[in-house]
Amino acid sequence: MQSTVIAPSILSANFARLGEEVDNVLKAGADWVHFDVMDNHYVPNLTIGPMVCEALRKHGVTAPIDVHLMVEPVDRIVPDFAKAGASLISFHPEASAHVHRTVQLIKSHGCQAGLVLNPATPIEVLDWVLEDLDMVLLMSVNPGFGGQSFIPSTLEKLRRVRQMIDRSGKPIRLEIDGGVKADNIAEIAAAGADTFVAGSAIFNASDYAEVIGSMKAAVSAVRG
Ligand SMILES: O=C(CO)[C@H](O)[C@H](O)COP(=O)(O)O
Ligand SMILES: [Co+2]
Repeated sequence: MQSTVIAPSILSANFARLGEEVDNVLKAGADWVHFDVMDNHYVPNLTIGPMVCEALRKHGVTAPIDVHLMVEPVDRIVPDFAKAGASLISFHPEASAHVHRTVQLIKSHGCQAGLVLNPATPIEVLDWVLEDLDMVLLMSVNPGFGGQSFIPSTLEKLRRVRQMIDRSGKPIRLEIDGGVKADNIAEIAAAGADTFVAGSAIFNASDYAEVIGSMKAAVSAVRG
């Protein structure tokens, strides 16, 4: 079983104090940094790129940086993120002409590779590529914005992808992203997630350690 990971999405951080915000969530118990890259083309929003990832590394961040690319086309930005210090790079199959090739491209640059499924993307997209992946990311909101509500049908999707991963026998993480809160994380963990992105629930809280602590407690009551 994969260890539990809490990955705050810096989309909801105060960008004017980004280094300090990242230090504070890591000190508060976060495991990874979730880094949302939006291009105003694949999704209707525009955020941050490799220079900001590199700046976080130069600032002293050593935790894994989990880059979620909402960018089309995806391939040409992969080497830049690897060079900037990304640990994992995940992308949406709709944004790649050749999904298997993009997975190999990410790995050839020394990063772990993840595939991201939107709420309406069928899980069959995993059929011929699952065993090449380090992580499957299920979106529980439509990508583009933080602060949206968790889409309940994602729970059944999590259960089905959990079965696919277990059947593969490979150490593939199952990440969930969108609308994750302290009061729904237990049912999300019970459905099979091991890696939890939370943006607004963490960065909008006054005490990061308290919310991350309650998320971890709720997950460990389910996963042990
Ligand atoms: O990828 C994303 C949006 O496209 C974000 O990671 C996600 O929305 C996190 O924010 P919140 O926890 O507030 O829903
Ligand atoms: Co994300």
